[in-house]
Amino acid sequence: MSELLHVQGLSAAYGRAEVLTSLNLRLRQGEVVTVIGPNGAGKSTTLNALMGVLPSRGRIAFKGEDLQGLDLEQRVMKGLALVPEKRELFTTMTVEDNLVLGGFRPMRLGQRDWREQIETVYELFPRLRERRQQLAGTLSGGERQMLAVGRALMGRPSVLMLDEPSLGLAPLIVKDIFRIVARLRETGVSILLVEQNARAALEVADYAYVLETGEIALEGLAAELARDARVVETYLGSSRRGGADVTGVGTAKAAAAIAAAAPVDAGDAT
Ligand SMILES: Nc1ncnc2c1ncn2[C@@H]1O[C@H](COP(=O)(O)OP(=O)(O)OP(=O)(O)O)[C@@H](O)[C@H]1O
Repeated sequence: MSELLHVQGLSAAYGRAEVLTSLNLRLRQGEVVTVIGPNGAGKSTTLNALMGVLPSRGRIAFKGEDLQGLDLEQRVMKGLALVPEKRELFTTMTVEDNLVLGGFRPMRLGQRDWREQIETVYELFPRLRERRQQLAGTLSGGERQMLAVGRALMGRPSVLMLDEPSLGLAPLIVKDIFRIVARLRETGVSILLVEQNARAALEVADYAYVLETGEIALEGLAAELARDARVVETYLGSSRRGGADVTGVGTAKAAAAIAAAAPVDAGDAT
């Protein structure tokens, strides 16, 4: 498998407070890689640094080319896409218009191209096709997440970054979302999945990193980490709770993340 993303020594700070310290991470073609960890560990910050919405130090190589120095839009054009935690849909627009906007800038799609791409998204998410004329603001939580992912796919990314796709969704819908992640991988897109729902993330991922206070505390094959005593104790908890982190709700979010998720940028980023 060829290497898509190779991150070395990535550090980022908010003011003088360092939030990411010398993080190393790899994502290969066709893989699902997850970053799990507690609230405030720096998971969203990592994605924002990779997308270029937060300045960072270190090397971010994408298909061998260093992305440092490129802005968000340039990184999107290279083939990165982010589905931000807050989804950030255009709520007063229809499902289809959200998709059109998702494809408009990243790909500079001609009408024929975006039609084709919308068809691809509708094949993945038949629910979105049924609701194509419905306003995004009236969708259910799970449907919104599908639309956010669909919009990101409109740019035909090579790497799709998902920031806590399960957040705020009911358990059954969470299962759907993770099934979708597994199906997306079959379409050839490589996925970097940030999750507090460690159990579900480790089930779907090939490889996993455990991020704690801005540093990689553990890494390994997801199946092996899922059996690691420390991971089990800290992140998987008792089966009764369905995973200690399922209930975790995001805490402070980066102002940068919010800025990145603002509709105008979300259209770019996704
Ligand atoms: N704009 C900001 N200014 C200062 N500190 C920030 C800012 N945004 C985030 N932080 C801090 O940076 C750290 C990492 O935050 P981040 O949102 O990346 O964590 P996370 O792992 O994604 O957490 P969660 O699971 O709660 O979403 C936290 O301590 C957070 O309080």
